[in-house]
Amino acid sequence: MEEGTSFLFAGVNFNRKKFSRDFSRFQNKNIESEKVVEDSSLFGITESAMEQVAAEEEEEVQAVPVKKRKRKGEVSEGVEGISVFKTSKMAKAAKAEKEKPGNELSEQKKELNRQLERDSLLRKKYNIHVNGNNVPSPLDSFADLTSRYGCEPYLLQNLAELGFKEPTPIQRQAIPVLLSGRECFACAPTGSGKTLAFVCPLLMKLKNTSKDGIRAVILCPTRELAAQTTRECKKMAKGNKFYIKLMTKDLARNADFSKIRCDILISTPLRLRLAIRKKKVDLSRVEYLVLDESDKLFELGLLKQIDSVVKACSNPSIIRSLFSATLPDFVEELARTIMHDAVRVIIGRKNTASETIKQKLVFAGSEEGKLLALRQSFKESLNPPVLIFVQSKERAKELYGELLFENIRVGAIHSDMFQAQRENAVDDFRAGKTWVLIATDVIARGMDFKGVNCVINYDFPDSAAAYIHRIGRCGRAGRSGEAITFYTEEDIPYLRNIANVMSTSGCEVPSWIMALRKQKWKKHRPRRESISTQPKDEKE
Ligand SMILES: Nc1ncnc2c1ncn2[C@@H]1O[C@H](COP(=O)(O)OP(=O)(O)OP(=O)(O)O)[C@@H](O)[C@H]1O
Repeated sequence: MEEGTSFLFAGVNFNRKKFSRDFSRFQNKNIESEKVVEDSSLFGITESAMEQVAAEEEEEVQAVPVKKRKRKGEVSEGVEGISVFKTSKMAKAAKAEKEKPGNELSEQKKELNRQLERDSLLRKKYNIHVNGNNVPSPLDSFADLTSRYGCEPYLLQNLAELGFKEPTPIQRQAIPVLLSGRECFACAPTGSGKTLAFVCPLLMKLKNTSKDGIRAVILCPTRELAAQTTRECKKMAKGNKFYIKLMTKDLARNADFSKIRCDILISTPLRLRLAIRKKKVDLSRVEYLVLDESDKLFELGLLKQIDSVVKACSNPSIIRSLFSATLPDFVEELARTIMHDAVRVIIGRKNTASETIKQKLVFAGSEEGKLLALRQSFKESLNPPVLIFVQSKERAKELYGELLFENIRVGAIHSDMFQAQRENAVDDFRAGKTWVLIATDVIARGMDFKGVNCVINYDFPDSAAAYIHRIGRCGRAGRSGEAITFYTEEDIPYLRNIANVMSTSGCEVPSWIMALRKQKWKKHRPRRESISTQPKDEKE
């Protein structure tokens, strides 16, 4: 590939000779997109075009029902009745059968049929939907990791120690996909165990530590999430000497990775790009690249950084995977340009909220009304831990100031704080030292606060995806949770988008809201009056 062009949009980084058959299948389709890359400036398409696509995708996130898409060259192995028997596995079996002499109606074929039926039933039971060729069977239990993939005892022991008795639906399907050496797009609700779904196959495939340098990279959109993923990864690797490193600011700026043992590197895109630019990190041997919260990573602000990481991971047999609770089509389409023969795994419906969360919309009238409603609800029933989301760091500071003297143990986290302060805020909340944490969207994604009972959207979220991730901080791992969203007059045009998410996940929504016109929104962050109970004239 030519210097300077974007990896993400080029779609040419696979070995055309080796995969000539596959390539010819996609060739016609790719002519257009490759042309765009050659003609283009940034990443093959203009930023305004990207914004347009992103806006359209926002629309799609909340569309109900979710469109069923069938991609060219893909065979659905979903669970729609007998269609499962029309898969390519079956076609192959039928062909093999024809070629067999006489009456040897192969046990092999019968067994394959039985296996397909078992797969189909298991997928139906766990609401697993797949697209792709020859999708590996889902896991029946964690014991399958040993019987089918020779999993080492340390890993099963760690699962048991963590109290994980059964794989979650996403783990049932995504783990075998990655263990079979296939690339993967995975979309499953918040709190449904996606982290283990990519960490477990990484550890199994890498087997042991090696001196070959970095062999796996996990990218997360925020530092907090990267730190949390590193901790989870280390917990799972306990008992096997892997070198698992979190890319800190100091490492990104000063470390020479050729002198550091590191098997798995976990980083934000920004920090990894910094290290790549300094030429202190060699990613050419990376075998696994995971993009967690992938739709966030593919947003405009991070795209350039992702692009340079993808480019630096130049191993031609690299396995890439994308995980998120929200996976708009434009992300899949971008990602498809760099992925080969990927399997798509969707749990339940794409882009929906967890069904264990009770969701409520509350009209607060005005900014002052919000503060009164919040105080009232705390007075009536404060059920900590509670997370409150606001739309900006300024508003986080203001609300913190308002609640500080109310006999409530309150903390705040936003991007104006030093890293150590941010970590303390999260740790205090986790440890129960603070009951209420006021946050911006900096912790809306991926953060696993196990016991959060209630999420309050003090400020209306700026997109349906943001709503899904914010409220997904409660109701995790099968627990129940409550989400309350305040709205004012200026949010009403955007209510319908949230209402759709609510109704898809089984919550009741007033009919007048469902009758509102669907709004194509870009980021909805209106200017709001400052948060204060001081009368206006006193402020002046
Ligand atoms: N098999 C399992 N059985 C029980 N609990 C599990 C299992 N796998 C993961 N968990 C727990 O479920 C919780 C949520 O997992 P995780 O953080 O991976 O969710 P997620 O799907 O990545 O969520 P998000 O979309 O918000 O990032 C964690 O506390 C994790 O320890």
